[in-house]
Amino acid sequence: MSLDTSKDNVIEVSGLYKHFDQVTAINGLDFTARRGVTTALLGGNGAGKTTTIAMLLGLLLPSSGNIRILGEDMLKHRHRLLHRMNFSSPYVDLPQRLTVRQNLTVFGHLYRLPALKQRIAKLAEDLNLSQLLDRPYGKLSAGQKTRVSLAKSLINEPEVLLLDEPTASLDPDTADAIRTHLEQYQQRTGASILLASHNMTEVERMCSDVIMLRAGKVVDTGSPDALLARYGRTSMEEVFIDIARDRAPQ
Ligand SMILES: Nc1ncnc2c1ncn2[C@@H]1O[C@H](COP(=O)(O)OP(=O)(O)OP(=O)(O)O)[C@@H](O)[C@H]1O
Repeated sequence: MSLDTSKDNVIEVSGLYKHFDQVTAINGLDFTARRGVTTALLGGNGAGKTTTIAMLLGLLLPSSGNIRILGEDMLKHRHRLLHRMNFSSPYVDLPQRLTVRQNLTVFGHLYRLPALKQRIAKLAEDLNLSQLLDRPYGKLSAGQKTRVSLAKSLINEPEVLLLDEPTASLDPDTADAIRTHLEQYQQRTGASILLASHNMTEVERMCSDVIMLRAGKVVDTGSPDALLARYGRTSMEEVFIDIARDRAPQ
């Protein structure tokens, strides 16, 4: 009898391709991400992380291949699934002239959330945004915008959270507070997180599984501990460099 693993996997990607004119950004991608844990999506610049996340959200259409999220076909049931998902990305800006509160209110209405005022107040408190709520989003610093983007990504209490470099522009103290908040959110809700990051300390701290991409394909996977053992290294930074440079495990 074969085991049915689909219930444990929150994201299932198979045979995925994305071509932009002459560029093949995603070149036959297959991976799964487990429910209730944080999975790192790693790779050097241009490896295909952002393109993958955009396809998982239905913001970009694949050239071919399949994406299943929470057991459903993303391409067929995008609208139903998007209510159960959210994302944060430095590449997607929010309306500049609206205040932080107005921005979060617009997103809250999109998800038809009840008790939105209280929800925004709680998120602002958790993410240290209370002082910024009535300032225009466009006038905030890069790190402040990142925190607003994270608040937006949590507003509907998503079951699946896609985070593209969530702490890239944050100072070490704020980044640590954000990681703690995400860990607590995951413990409270059982959410699954896919995290694209260049910060290997963050990966070691937060991720149970790692998917390593190069040129739009998976080149290695495993838990951080398994990868450290396989490559004979003491840090994920060293493992990352080995894989990115196509060095075989020692
Ligand atoms: N709209 C586009 N048109 C043409 N090529 C694109 C487009 N978007 C991405 N690409 C190309 O696809 C490849 C993957 O890019 P992607 O942004 O997904 O990489 P990434 O892993 O997120 O990189 P980084 O770590 O630099 O953010 C790159 O070669 C990039 O130049």
